[in-house]
Amino acid sequence: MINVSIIGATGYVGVELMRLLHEHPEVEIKDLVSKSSAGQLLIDIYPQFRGSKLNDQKLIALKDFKAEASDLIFTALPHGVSQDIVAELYGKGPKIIDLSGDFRYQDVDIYEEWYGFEHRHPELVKEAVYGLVELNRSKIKNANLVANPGCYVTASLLALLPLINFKKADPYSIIIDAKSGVSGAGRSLKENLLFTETHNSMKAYSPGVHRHGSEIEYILNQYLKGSYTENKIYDSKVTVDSSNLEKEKNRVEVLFTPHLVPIKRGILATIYLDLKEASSAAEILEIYQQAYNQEEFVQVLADKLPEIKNIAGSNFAQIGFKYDQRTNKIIIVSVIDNMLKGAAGQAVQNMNLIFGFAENIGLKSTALFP
Ligand SMILES: NC(=O)C1=CN([C@@H]2O[C@H](COP(=O)(O)OP(=O)(O)OC[C@H]3O[C@@H](n4cnc5c(N)ncnc54)[C@H](OP(=O)(O)O)[C@@H]3O)[C@@H](O)[C@H]2O)C=CC1
Ligand SMILES: CC(=O)N[C@@H](CCC(=O)OP(=O)(O)O)C(=O)O
Repeated sequence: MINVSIIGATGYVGVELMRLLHEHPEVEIKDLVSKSSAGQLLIDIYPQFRGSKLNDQKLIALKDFKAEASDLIFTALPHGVSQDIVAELYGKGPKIIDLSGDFRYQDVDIYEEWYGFEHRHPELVKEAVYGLVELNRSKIKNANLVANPGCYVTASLLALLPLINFKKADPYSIIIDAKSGVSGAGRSLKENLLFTETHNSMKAYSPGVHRHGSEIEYILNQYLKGSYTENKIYDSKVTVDSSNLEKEKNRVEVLFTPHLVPIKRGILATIYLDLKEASSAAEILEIYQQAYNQEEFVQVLADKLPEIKNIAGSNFAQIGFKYDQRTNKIIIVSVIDNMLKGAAGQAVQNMNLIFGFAENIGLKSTALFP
């Protein structure tokens, strides 16, 4: 058994972590740290935990939190806020899995450019291991600080990584059109997230300038530069044709536009990728199957396109595609639950890896359907 604490406990990711962890057979929930609700009973804020192991659990303030008593801390805080709290806790003993964007870039300059403020703990950035399990499993196992990936980023990278090494793919052609449920924006009060503003409507936002576009591009380029070579799952028999790539430039560019859709949870990313020469659906399917046939949480659909209703409430990602012979493009569709594979589920998968538990413990639920 390990002792696990959550900081930022009453946010959407915090409550999803509690839901997964209070049933996890290897976990004892130690402290739930909250800025807004310290001193209150958890069940007064989230009555769904009535009658559970957390029935009598009180939320506590950060000043009363003894980090040393935990083996692992999840920080589920807004970016910018998280980095200072992680810096305060790092080195006190527990491993840390940070759900924010603060430690996802090894290059502080890129973080500062996209997040618009200074990183106050650049020394810690070097300690952080990017927490996309399917990409970085061996490094995560020994990490003291894991940077859990962004939700749109997880859906996009799982779809793109197997194809990015495909010598027929044009890495400058990637267009990602992604849709997210409203829980992706968190629980804080914002006028544009009110029911009346979001229900029965859809909108695009931040086209080309959303920070997750930069995270997708950054990780794909890091991958092509060899940062993740210890993990072979994406190195299929095809290899990148580096002769066509400009050395000084990023090898991959993506155009990313997110959309807000009137559902509570789930992300669907539709991704367009040009090919430089003709391929076939069978060749592309083989690449995906090679990448994911050992992966429990990534399911490749051979002859269907995935839908959010089939993964919402679960830690599964589903990927389908169509090879369009006429235009020589691949259209890939990738779905995840933003709160699970996109956040809390992935974080628990990381925890399982670090502590040597089976990767799927606490994560076996199928989708909530209907
Ligand atoms: N929602 C999603 O689908 C995903 C979210 N993430 C990331 O995970 C982190 C948590 O997200 P989410 O739970 O959705 O966000 P919420 O806004 O729902 O929760 C964040 C929580 O952080 C705590 N907090 C502590 N200090 C502050 C502060 N100064 N300002 C605001 N909140 C503070 C609050 O909880 P308390 O008062 O209890 O301390 C708050 O509820 C974020 O970095 C987010 O970007 C990543 C992937 C997906
Ligand atoms: C629908 C919605 O608003 N989604 C959020 C997702 C951001 C998020 O969760 O941010 P990190 O994963 O980088 O921490 C947004 O677009 O800002």
